[in-house]
Parts: sequence; C-alpha cells; structure tokens
Amino acid sequence: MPLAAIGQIRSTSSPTSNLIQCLHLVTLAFRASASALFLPEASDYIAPNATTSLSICQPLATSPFVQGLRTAARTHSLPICVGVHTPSPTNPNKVCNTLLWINASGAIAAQYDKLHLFDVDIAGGPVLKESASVERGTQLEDPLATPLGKVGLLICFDLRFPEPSLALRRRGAQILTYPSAFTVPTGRAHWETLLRARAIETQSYVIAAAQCGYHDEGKTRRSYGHSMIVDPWGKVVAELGGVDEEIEEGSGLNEGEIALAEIDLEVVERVRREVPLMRRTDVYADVV
Ligand SMILES: O=C(O)CNC(=O)[C@H](CS)NC(=O)CCC(=O)C(=O)O
Repeated sequence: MPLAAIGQIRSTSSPTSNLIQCLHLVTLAFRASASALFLPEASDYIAPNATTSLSICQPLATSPFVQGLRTAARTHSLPICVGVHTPSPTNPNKVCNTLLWINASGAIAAQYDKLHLFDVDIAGGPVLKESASVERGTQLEDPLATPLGKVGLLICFDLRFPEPSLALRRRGAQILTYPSAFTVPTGRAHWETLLRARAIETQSYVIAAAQCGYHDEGKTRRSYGHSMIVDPWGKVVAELGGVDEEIEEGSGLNEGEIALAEIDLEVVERVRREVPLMRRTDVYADVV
C-alpha cells in the first residue's frame, strides 16, 4: 500500500532557510518509503508585506528553491507537491499563489494557481489582504495521475468552497490536496471540520500539509499547523501538532516533522459504492 507523507514547516521570508527545512523533510519521507511528500502552501517564503513578496518571487526556471526541490525529487525518486509563489503572467505587480507537482524525475508535471484569495478583516483577529500581492488563478487543473492515485490540486482558502472539490471529484479525483497556512483563530474554529467535510462529501482522501508557528521575528503572523490526512470516510488517519491553547510556542508543534498514512484506493471505491451520492441536478445546478 503506498504511503503519503505530509510535512510541516514554518516558512520565513528566507527561501534559502525554507529550502533547508523542506530538504530535511524530503530525507525523512524518503527514509520512510513514502510514495509522495506533500509540503505546505507558500513553502518557498512567507513575506511580511506585498512589496517584499514581489521582490522575493522568482520565475520557476530560475528559483533556487524550486530547482533545489526538483533535484531532491529526482535524487530520491520521490514526487513532491509544494506551494510556491510565481510571477503573475498578466500583472507585473502581482504574484500567483501556485501549487506544483514535481514528479519522481524532477519534472514539474502540474501547476495550479489559487482561485480564491484570502481577504479578511476579523474583529480582534487577523486582517489579511492576499489580493494586495496575489493575482487569482483562472482555472482548475485536471486531476493528475500519481503513484498514490489521481490527485486534485487546490490551496488553503479554496477549502471553504465545496464547488471546486466536487468539480475535481467529477473529473476523476481520488485524492484532494489543500496545502495551507491557516490562521490560528480560523484554524481552531474551522480547519478540521472543513477538511473532514470535503473528504466526506467528495468521498476522497484529503491531504493537507500546513504551515505552523510564527513566520516573522516580530511575531505578527502565525499559522495554526495541524497538518492532516483524512480518509474518504472522514476519519483523520494522520496528524501533526499545532498551535493549541494549552501548548506553548516551541513545543508540540511538530515543525520539521512528517506524518504518514496509507492511501488505499479500495477504500475510495468501497465508500463510493456503499453510499451512492445520487445528485438531484434536475432540481439544483450541477458543478462543471
Ligand atoms: O501569504 C502567503 O504568502 C501565503 N498565503 C497564505 O498564507 C494565504 C493567504 S494570506 N492564507 C490563507 O489562505 C489562509 C486561509 C485561512 O486561514 C482561512 O480560510 O481561515
């Protein structure tokens, strides 16, 4: 049975040190005989503001972060799914929030740009305007064949929208991935519930690698952690630690660690067979 690995990191604005964190996880996943490693959204960097993000962002072909992971994937013959930033093809003042599938030969086999941007202003909570630096993607990518099964690519805040997950399921996905950097308050309130809901309603595995901890020395931006893998029945089958009320920063966060779960496509088929979800598209609109 193939194993999926999720890796948890704490990216800063230094792609060099973030690459070191990621390469460590590649080694762990390789030693554990994983068939693929899933890394969080924005693994290459988390910048303190839009100007800095734009100045750090590099094209795929010249990004040492991306080239470093491509080499590691090839050397270990290990596919890597990783969130990065890429220059926007349409707007010179914006980047795209991009998810890459790097295959076991080190080639970029698929690329998805985040569709939904996180612009929120929560009273007493985070104020974030992703659209200040990021240009929205314009399309879903067809699920891609991998050693684990057919993987549908989505990112973080996309998790709040059931439609793209159902659309990818319709197109054949058996696994959905949501690399993330959830905020702590929204993570506590919604993270596990949303991941399990997407797994249950699409009857697919959900694989979600997450950023965890403070991203800057000023401690202004912090991510929730709790990377997890959920099976098609909604059961959490792998989980890493996170920022919980009772845990002090620096302990129990599983930063720089991986967790593993078997991906059993027979479970996908069985759940879909046992609980057929026959839609009433004669009554409400179908997803496309
Ligand atoms: O800033 C970067 O470079 C990486 N991007 C992110 O961290 C994004 C946009 S700020 N974060 C989210 O989408 C969190 C969603 C979330 O927390 C929720 O839906 O509750």
